[in-house]
Amino acid sequence: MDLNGEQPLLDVHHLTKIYGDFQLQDVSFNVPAGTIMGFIGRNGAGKSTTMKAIMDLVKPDDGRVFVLGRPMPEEEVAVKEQVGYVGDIPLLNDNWTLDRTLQFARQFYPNWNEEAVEQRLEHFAIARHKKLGELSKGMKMKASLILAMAHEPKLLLLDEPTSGLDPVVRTEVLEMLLDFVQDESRSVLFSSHITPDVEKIADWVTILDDGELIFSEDKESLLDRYKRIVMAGKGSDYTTETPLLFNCHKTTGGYIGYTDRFPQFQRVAKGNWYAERLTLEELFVLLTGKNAD
Ligand SMILES: Nc1ncnc2c1ncn2[C@@H]1O[C@H](COP(=O)(O)OP(=O)(O)OP(=O)(O)O)[C@@H](O)[C@H]1O
Repeated sequence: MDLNGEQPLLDVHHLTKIYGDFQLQDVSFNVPAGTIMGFIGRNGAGKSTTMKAIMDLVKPDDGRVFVLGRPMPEEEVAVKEQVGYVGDIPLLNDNWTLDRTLQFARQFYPNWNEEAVEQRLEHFAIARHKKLGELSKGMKMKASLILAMAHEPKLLLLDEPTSGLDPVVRTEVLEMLLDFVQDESRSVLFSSHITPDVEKIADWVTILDDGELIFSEDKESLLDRYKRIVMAGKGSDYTTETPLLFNCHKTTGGYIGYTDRFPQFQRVAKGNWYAERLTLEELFVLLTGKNAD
């Protein structure tokens, strides 16, 4: 990834973790400042393991993680002041009120912004006196995000923040993330198997499949590069062997194929054809042969 000399907020180098048959294999990617990175993969692809390894909640077998250039876990205290994490396993106590949870958390963070907490709670009409166990799933996720943002972190690491939420709450959560990166010194890495959510708000996309990194790339350049090519006419110049195309198949009127080098294809293509933009979901299925969920 070309960062124009700027330091990434998160730098994951050759991360490896082995659990029996599962291997997170040599995963490397960066999250630049001011971006939302969508982290896609099917259930069991290794997204949570990657995030936990970043937070040092699981010990990697190999690899290094740097947050704002600081190595983990050596500089864990300084790093965790800059990171807000919402994991897949709830770390909060359902018997505590939100108020007690906030009071408890604030003592660990010198940068705690009580005014921002108040504003966000008011905006989402979340009552401090409620026990966390009494909040709906959507309210609880919003409360978790408010908690994760309260110490003004530079980086949010969110494991499936929109999973299981209704469309209105999902949109509210996505808007919270967009709002967070209005300050371009901040970034978000969020995992999801809901590819439309990633397509909606992410600037960068990292795809993991069975523990292996497929790519980590700017979303728009990715969707400009990969296209579905529809070639019409019986006298088409194309065959299933046409260079620059893959997964070609015959249709009643010609051929359909895919290219990962659309600009080059455009330069050499002849005959009667047109290109279609893929959705992120279609691209994911094309590259992994599977649905995200
Ligand atoms: N503590 C553990 N002990 C043994 N195996 C584990 C452990 N944690 C995860 N795994 C295995 O590692 C693999 C990757 O799991 P992980 O939770 O990282 O995937 P994921 O992409 O986050 O999936 P999901 O979308 O279901 O959360 C799975 O095969 C899982 O069973």
